[in-house]
Amino acid sequence: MDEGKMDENEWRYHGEGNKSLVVAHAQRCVVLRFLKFPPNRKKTSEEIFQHLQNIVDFGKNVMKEFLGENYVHCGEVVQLPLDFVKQLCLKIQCERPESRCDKDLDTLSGYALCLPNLARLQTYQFAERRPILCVEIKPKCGFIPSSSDVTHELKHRVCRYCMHQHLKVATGKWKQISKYCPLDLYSGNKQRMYFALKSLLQEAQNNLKIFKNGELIYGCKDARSPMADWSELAHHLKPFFFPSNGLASGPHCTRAVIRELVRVITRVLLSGSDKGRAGALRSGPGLRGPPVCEASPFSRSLRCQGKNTPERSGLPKGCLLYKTLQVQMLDLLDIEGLYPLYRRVERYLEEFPEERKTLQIDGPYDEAFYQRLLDLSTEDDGTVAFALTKVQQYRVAMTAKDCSIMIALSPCLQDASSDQRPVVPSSRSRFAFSVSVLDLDLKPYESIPHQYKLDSKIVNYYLKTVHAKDATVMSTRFKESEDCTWTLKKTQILLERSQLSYLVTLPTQAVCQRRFSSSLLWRALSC
Ligand SMILES: O=P(O)(O)O[C@@H]1[C@@H](OP(=O)(O)O)[C@H](OP(=O)(O)O)[C@H](O)[C@H](OP(=O)(O)O)[C@H]1OP(=O)(O)O
Ligand SMILES: Nc1ncnc2c1ncn2[C@@H]1O[C@H](COP(=O)(O)OP(=O)(O)OP(=O)(O)O)[C@@H](O)[C@H]1O
Repeated sequence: MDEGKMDENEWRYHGEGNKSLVVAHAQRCVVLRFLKFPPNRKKTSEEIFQHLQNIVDFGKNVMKEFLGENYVHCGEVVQLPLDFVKQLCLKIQCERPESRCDKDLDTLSGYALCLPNLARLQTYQFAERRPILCVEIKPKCGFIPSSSDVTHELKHRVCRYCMHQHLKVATGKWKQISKYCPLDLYSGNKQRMYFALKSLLQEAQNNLKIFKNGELIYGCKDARSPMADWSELAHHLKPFFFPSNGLASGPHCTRAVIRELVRVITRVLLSGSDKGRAGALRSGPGLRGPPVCEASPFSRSLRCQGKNTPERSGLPKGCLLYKTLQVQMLDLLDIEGLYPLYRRVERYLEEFPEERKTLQIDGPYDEAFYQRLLDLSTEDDGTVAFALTKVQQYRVAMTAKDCSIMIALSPCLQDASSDQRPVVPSSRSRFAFSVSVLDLDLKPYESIPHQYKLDSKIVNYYLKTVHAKDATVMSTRFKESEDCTWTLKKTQILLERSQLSYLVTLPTQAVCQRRFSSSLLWRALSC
């Protein structure tokens, strides 16, 4: 990229999150990622450069090691003409979702990250001529904590995502509770994964986006976004999945296309042999939480059918979901166990502020930083060193809990070889694909107190509303069962007295069946 000759008209708005904004080049497969800040937050150019350089170093020295070379794209820091950045900022302003405008793009430093456009495969140089479909998933935390520091027993049964949904809907962030549960996606069980992906398609929130030839065609920006339209999505996807046949339109076609998409994405998510050192992080079996979240509608429906809970994760070890989960599990103590250790580091820093650099709180994120993350011991010897290791592991785990996975699919021509890219078949076509991770910015040390407060807010809200409601339902059922016992006894007495009263009390069978098996009832009725 020639930073000297930048023209804002060659770039268009691509997307943004809470901390950065991305613009894509119209022809070349590159994006520029700018940092965003609240309007009154002034950072020096040097600080911004260092922040971006830290992102690159963390990607190179830590995330590439854990997740594997092919999945992580670190990019490079570039310095751009300030005039270009200002014009670009003006040009894209109208395309930004209102809910993201509480922060401004940094136009003062001139620094940004230049990265491959992951929505258009990895051909860094020029846009592919073949059409490209890209699915971005933000899977969030895929395990339930088993740490003994957890104070609410509920946290051992319901995952954070499912609990957080209720708070998000209550605060108006999203309109309705999603049926998606990260534990289903990370299960490695195809049925559960299909369910998770379909749930994401029904209620995308900020967990799913679909791009066609680099343009966003599916996904919602905020609670005000219109309802997801599957038939419109199917219309976009049909040429990819049913290229040469005249599959009729209508609900049948929509379902067929969505099914194909879900199947292909599942296969891609389960594929992969890329080397990475996440295996070094595998925690002992005693440290793993339950395989299902009680709030997931999938596991609930299994329970209702009287089926056992599904088996533990069958994710293949080479796949990106597996590696991401291993990194997430660096959070061994849960925020409740971590917070006192954070306080220990804080007290030390209050006494010796100059030590912040030696402790590598703000970098450099180098090989030494990476090596210390591999110490998975949980025996607290009371030292600052132990506390620091756990704090840094927690930050890395939180980063993996908030990253996104990009899957790019490009149809293969009939007989053509896939120029060495892996290929995934669908029922009527084949796709060359690539999988990458994005948003691997290390979470700041300063966010730990916020995490601590948020965790308790999420759990308390869930306990107060959903759990309390469930408890009411349970106690109503208990009362019903007591009533039922009483009614059953009454039925027996009546039956003993007269054949006629049998007819009178027969409707109570419906009530009784909730709690008593029909054979028990039959015995009662026939005695
Ligand atoms: O805390 P969470 O789980 O709500 O995650 C935040 C995300 O919300 P989500 O739940 O995905 O809708 C949040 O996403 P949105 O801005 O809501 O799209 C950010 O990713 C935030 O990270 P950061 O503070 O920008 O580094 C995320 O904060 P971190 O907790 O990862 O720091
Ligand atoms: N290299 C890339 N190629 C293509 N699209 C990208 C790339 N990097 C980011 N994006 C797009 O830009 C969006 C915002 O980027 P990103 O997730 O990094 O922002 P963020 O502010 O750091 O996120 P968060 O809200 O999680 O903190 C992504 O959701 C994705 O759609």
